[in-house]
Amino acid sequence: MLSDKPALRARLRAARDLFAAQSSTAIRAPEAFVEKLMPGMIVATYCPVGSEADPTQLAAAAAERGCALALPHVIDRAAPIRFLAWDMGAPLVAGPFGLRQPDAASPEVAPDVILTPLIGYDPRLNRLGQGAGHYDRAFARFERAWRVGVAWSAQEVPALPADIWDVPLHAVVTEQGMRWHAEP
Ligand SMILES: Nc1nc2c(c(=O)[nH]1)N(C=O)[C@@H](CNc1ccc(C(=O)N[C@@H](CCC(=O)O)C(=O)O)cc1)CN2
Ligand SMILES: Nc1ncnc2c1ncn2[C@@H]1O[C@H](COP(=O)(O)OP(=O)(O)OP(=O)(O)O)[C@@H](O)[C@H]1O
Repeated sequence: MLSDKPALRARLRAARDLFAAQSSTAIRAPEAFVEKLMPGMIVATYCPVGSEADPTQLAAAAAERGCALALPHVIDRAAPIRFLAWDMGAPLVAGPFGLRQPDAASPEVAPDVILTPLIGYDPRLNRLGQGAGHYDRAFARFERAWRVGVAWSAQEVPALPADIWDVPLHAVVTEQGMRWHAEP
């Protein structure tokens, strides 16, 4: 059933594992993505876990454009994530859920662009995440940020059930390029 988020997560995690194991295509930074970046912007990226799509080339393109980078810092399912300043290659420490993240004492920043991991997305750019509401809460807090999902094309489904708190993405970048809707 499409409205069953836990079942959808299980199916899409399996599809993502399979796709990532079979594909050797990297996610490159599309020109339309790079054109939106201005020097001085803060771009939140993430450290991929398991078969998640790797946003490294997008973050590298942002750094090359003069943007500052940040990474999410998570404590547990209940606490909101914070975005902490991070320079590419700077050391990371082990966090919950197998994540690597900046030291908790790194300065907190307000991102202008949020590169977002996801489990599934649909053509309307609804997003299915881990189910902790970490990114939905961050999107509500940083409502002017450009919300860019990063995914494998195998993570697309025809339609996702949207709960009232679900905040759609502005764009999704896959190994096939970028699709995007309204600008922030
Ligand atoms: N790479 C990455 N970083 C991220 C996220 C993410 O999805 N991916 N997050 C997104 O919100 C936040 C961390 N929140 C999380 C919340 C729940 C689980 C979780 O329940 N993980 C499952 C395993 C999932 C799997 O097998 O793929 C678990 O530990 O049981 C993970 C991260 C911030 N950083
Ligand atoms: N703006 C918000 N403020 C407080 N709680 C929120 C907010 N947005 C979502 N939540 C809570 O987060 C929980 C998870 O929501 P959901 O299952 O839609 O997560 P998701 O979108 O799949 O994943 P995520 O955002 O963690 O990547 C829900 O219980 C919801 O109540």
